[in-house]
Amino acid sequence: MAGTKKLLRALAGEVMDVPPIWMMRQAGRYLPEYRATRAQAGDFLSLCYTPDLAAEVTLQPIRRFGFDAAILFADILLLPQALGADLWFATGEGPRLSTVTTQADFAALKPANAIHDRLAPVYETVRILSRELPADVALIGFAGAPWTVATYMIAGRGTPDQGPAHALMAEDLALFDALIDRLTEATVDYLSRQIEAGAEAVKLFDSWAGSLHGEAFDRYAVEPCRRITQALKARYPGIPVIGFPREAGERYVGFAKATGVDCVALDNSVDAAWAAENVQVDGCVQGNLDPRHMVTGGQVLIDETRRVVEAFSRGPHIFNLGHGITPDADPANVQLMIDTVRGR
Ligand SMILES: Cc1c2[nH]c(c1CCC(=O)O)Cc1[nH]c(c(CCC(=O)O)c1C)Cc1[nH]c(c(CCC(=O)O)c1C)Cc1[nH]c(c(C)c1CCC(=O)O)C2
Repeated sequence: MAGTKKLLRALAGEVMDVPPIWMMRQAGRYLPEYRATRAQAGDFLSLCYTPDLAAEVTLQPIRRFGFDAAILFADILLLPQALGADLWFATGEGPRLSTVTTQADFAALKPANAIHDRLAPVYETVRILSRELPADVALIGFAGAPWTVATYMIAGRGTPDQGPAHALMAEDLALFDALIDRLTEATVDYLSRQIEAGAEAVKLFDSWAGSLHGEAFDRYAVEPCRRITQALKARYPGIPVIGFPREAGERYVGFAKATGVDCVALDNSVDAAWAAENVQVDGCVQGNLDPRHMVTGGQVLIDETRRVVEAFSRGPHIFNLGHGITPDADPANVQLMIDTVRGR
């Protein structure tokens, strides 16, 4: 059923001599062709909502590097916008949103099933990609995990420690839980439409899972991911799900079993040899080269790439960075990483 696409074979548990490879934020500002298309779109959100241009930037890194997978070009914050939050990107400062901190703010949000008009251009991007991608390249859809998306909705911006979200959890647990439930439900609907439009695997980005500890990790990182995975697999049997509880540390252990995801994406703070022994035992893992090597390059990049490939070589593995590539990266270093993984 996984066919011949390497990414889908790895997600189905196959061990390969050369792992499939793609890169988080592979369509991004480090590429001159991305910057040109973004300028054509005018701004980041217009790029996300213009299907032809969003498909174009998704395809750019495939053409340039021949990655084994493409990830839909969109953003995790489009979902809160579709639920009714205001969203804008302050140049050089990252995202800004209207906040959800009171019952009245929550009551103003739309129901989960009312998101699709706003998100229709995203589904159209997926349809274009599923027609235009080379036959051996898999298409990954994605969404933010409920906790991570909630941290942005509560604070109205990115925060170093997710303080406002932790504060709301402490002050009004019913409201916090209602927001997580709404996001969980909306994420199932959003990813379902991506799958129907042609996404062949989906990834849940829980970028701020690392600030959840103890029971809170179970309740807000594990449980929403488990619910979303279970609902998707009930609707689309066999759809592979990648979970990315970034900076989960020791909580990566058992995450796949507890949630039902097919693959756990590892950030670069965990040692690959440790993760092979403790996480890959349960199935496919993705990761986890430090993105800074895409800036610094050289023999260290080659050595570290080989170390990651070797550490995960005895189980199913998708080669990737431990987090997104940064705008100051050198595309030549990306090529060097790919050549090293593919043994050239
Ligand atoms: C937290 C988060 C966001 N967005 C995302 C996350 C989770 C992953 C992570 O931890 O990085 C996920 C995301 N964002 C983007 C994608 C597209 C697919 C990909 O190439 O990986 C994906 C999967 C495009 C983007 N999303 C954004 C850009 C840069 C926008 C630009 O072109 O100016 C891209 C290519 C903007 C964005 N979007 C977000 C932030 C905080 C920012 C600003 C930071 C920055 O500028 O890099 C929210």
